[in-house]
Amino acid sequence: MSRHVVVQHIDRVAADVLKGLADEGTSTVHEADGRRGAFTPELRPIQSGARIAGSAVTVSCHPGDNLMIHAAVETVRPGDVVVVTTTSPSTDGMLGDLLATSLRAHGAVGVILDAGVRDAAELREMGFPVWARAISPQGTVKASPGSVNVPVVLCGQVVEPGDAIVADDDGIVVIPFSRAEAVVKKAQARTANEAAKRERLAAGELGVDMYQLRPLLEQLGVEYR
Ligand SMILES: O=C([O-])CC(=O)C(=O)O
Ligand SMILES: [Mg+2]
Repeated sequence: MSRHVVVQHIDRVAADVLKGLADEGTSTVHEADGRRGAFTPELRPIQSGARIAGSAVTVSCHPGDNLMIHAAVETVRPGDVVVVTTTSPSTDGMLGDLLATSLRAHGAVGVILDAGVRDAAELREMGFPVWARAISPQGTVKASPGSVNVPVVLCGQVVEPGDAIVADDDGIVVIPFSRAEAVVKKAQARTANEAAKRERLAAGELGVDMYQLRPLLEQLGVEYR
């Protein structure tokens, strides 16, 4: 068996579940999944205000080589998020507006790139959201093999093909395929609960009272003077 594979068919999270996750956003979804799934924050959005969720199409590339992103395009289905890693650290500009145009033509809603991105202005103008480690004009080649739709590890998380990826201004969260539906329900309940808290805080109620933290402060030996 080859070390390098393109897996053409993956199971995907249902569209209504993905929409629910996108509506809730990364921080709420992460809390709702027991504070799991958050990527370490080295990957930043190149735009402001984008909030997406999609099933992961994963791509493992040789550093400085975007061949496998091209190979991944035909596996993309509408609503997918393309998650790209390199087999050793790289900040080269592996993706720009041309590849984004190609991915979008096949339905990708955004890219998570543990490497560099370029054509940042054009990508923002296109409204195609990207989260990346760096913005860099450094070009890449198309020469080395890699894999599409294999498990990848990036920013402290394992991403299996078809897992739900949520990304927004706060960062990126992965929810395993098997938990996505349950997590969206928990996230929605959390948001409903936050609405009531927000109202009380807006009215001036103190967190130390609302969360009944005064006994804890006392127990911890915090003195009021
Ligand atoms: O073509 C490349 O290698 C990356 C790029 O700039 C683009 O996708 O527009
Ligand atoms: Mg370009």
